[in-house]
Amino acid sequence: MYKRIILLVMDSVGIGHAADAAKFGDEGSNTLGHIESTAGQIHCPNLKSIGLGRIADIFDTGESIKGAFGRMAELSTGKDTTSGHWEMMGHPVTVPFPTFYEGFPKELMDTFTKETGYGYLGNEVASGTEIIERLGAEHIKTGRPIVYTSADSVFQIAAHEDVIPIDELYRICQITRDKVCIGDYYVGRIIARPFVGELGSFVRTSNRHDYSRMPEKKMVPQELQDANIPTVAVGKIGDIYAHVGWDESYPTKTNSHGMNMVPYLLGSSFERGLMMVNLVEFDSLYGHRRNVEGYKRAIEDFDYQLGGLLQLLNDDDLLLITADHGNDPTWEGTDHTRELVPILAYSPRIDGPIDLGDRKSFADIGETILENFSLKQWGIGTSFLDKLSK
Ligand SMILES: O=P(O)(O)O[C@H]1O[C@H](CO)[C@@H](O)[C@H]1O
Ligand SMILES: [Mn+2]
Ligand SMILES: [Mn+2]
Repeated sequence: MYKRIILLVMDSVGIGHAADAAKFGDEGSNTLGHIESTAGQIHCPNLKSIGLGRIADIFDTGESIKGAFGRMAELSTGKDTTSGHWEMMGHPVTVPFPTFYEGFPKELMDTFTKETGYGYLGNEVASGTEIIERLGAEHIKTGRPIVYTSADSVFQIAAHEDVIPIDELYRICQITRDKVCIGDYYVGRIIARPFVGELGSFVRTSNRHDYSRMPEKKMVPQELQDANIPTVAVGKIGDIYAHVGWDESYPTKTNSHGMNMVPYLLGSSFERGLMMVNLVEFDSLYGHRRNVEGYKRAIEDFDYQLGGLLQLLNDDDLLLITADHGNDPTWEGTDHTRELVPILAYSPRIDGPIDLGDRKSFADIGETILENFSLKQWGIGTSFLDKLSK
């Protein structure tokens, strides 16, 4: 049994198309593999020391590996962030959240205006950075927020911080969550997308805020809370689980901020339990923006900080690293890709290399956490705890 489990989610770092990828138009996608084949060898010695080179299509130095590694497939029907994260914690999402490929119906948008008092611009499927440039001038002139969606089940509301102040944008989003997107329109997330700057060079800010659906089922963090086992969320984790199940939540501004938060918490208040960290920049800054070079650098930067973290872990710590879906920056469009994700495990106690094999569900992580803390397993996935101590 480990006293502390630290679960890092590298948002969107997939390792090759899943068996059901064709259904999503994603056959052949491969986030890590295509970053390396396009932008050159990814320098990530620490990830490789845990076994990343054995499971991803990247150059495998063949050096000795001290860790456990495997691939995980997703049971959930969607390839969105919520589905991926909820499945990890024992709640695969098999009834898809509603998506709106032609924008939202007029009826819904009328409700939006009635409840919030605001008109709107856009109401289409779009890339966030593109739509704010295209509709930004009109937005500034009219004061109307820009509404858009994507292949994900999201209702996104973009506004310049000087046109609609952040607190007001948050209020609009909260009303949309509570009174507009309900019933058949109960989307996965309402997302506040504030931006600043001048026309032609708008920049989105880290004041982004996500308003998730309420989970229908109990998830692993709540089970831990019921057993008085501490749970700590870092980055977007609190938002992704609608703040259900977490004793404490530490939002972050960047990947690097998240990776600094981990050692800080390990050295202070976090003595026992589960810490889950989401590192969103891989996805938001590089995957969706189809920025291959930037994605590569972000992995290398992460790996550098990971090196420091590995040094700090002791025999009572288990570090798990995974992803919630793919987002191949060389793929067509700007959406996520249906991929397998890595599962890497490290503890000074693990005498690797250990092959965790091909796993059927992200829920294997939740089951492993339950078993570690001597709680009854749910049988949604399969724990790999026994493999870690061979
Ligand atoms: O293009 P941007 O605004 O980054 O939006 C992306 O971010 C959303 C939430 O992660 C995704 O659904 C996708 O639409
Ligand atoms: Mn994600
Ligand atoms: Mn995304």
